[in-house]
Amino acid sequence: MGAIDDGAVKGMNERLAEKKVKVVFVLGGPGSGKGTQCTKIVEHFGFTHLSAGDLLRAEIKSGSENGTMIQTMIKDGKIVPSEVTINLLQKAMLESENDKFLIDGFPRNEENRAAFENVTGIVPEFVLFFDCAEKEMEKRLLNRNEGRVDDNIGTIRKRFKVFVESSLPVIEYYNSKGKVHKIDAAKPVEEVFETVKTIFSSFNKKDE
Ligand SMILES: Nc1ncnc2c1ncn2[C@@H]1O[C@H](COP(=O)(O)OP(=O)(O)O)[C@@H](O)[C@H]1O
Ligand SMILES: Nc1ccn([C@@H]2O[C@H](COP(=O)(O)OP(=O)(O)O)[C@@H](O)[C@H]2O)c(=O)n1
Ligand SMILES: [Mg+2]
Repeated sequence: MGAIDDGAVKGMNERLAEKKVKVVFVLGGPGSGKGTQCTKIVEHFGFTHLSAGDLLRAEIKSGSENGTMIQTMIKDGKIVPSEVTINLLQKAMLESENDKFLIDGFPRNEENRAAFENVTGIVPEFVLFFDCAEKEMEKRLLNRNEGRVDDNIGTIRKRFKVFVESSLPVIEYYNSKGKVHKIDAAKPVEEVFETVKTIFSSFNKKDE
């Protein structure tokens, strides 16, 4: 990044710091139901949903100079360099009127986690971990029908491997800080949401 870009990023950090945003990270394996539950949390608790994967897919569609690189990495189940994803998340948080965000599918590795904290200074209020067996997640992904380039059995296996090797350690890190709410995500959508509701209700109470 050149000097001018660095200046622009610093400006963005300062503005974001002034905004004093509250962030909840929503994590779990591919197909564990992160997006589904986020939609319901938005309806009930007034958060804005930011899916890292959705932001990256929108960036491909926009014809950005990073588009081809992002597309190749998603097809291969790999994690896109943190600066790209963090930039998209920062922009989305600044553009929003809201100050409460669900960040879904991020951080997915140690680099994501450390870079986000270093660049934005934001520490999550807590972390939701949707825990689900691979067999169930595989079944859901193969039936998702959103036309995604990565919902095929070959890429799904790669994503599971990346999840275990790179993303679970991030969840362990937050667990050691007492920040993780682990949720059994193998149950039907409404049952999972009952548990999610309990967590957000007590968070909102604490916040008043
Ligand atoms: N609790 C659940 N039980 C059964 N199917 C689910 C459940 N939660 C989500 N799904 C379905 O599984 C697929 C993956 O869910 P999604 O929310 O996109 O997961 P993620 O964002 O974690 O990959 C979707 O087709 C969704 O409708
Ligand atoms: N923090 C992130 C999130 C997603 N991604 C990429 O985007 C893909 C899809 O992410 P996603 O969150 O939409 O996928 P699901 O877990 O919802 O199935 C990942 O497999 C990665 O290739 C990334 O590189 N970095
Ligand atoms: Mg998703």
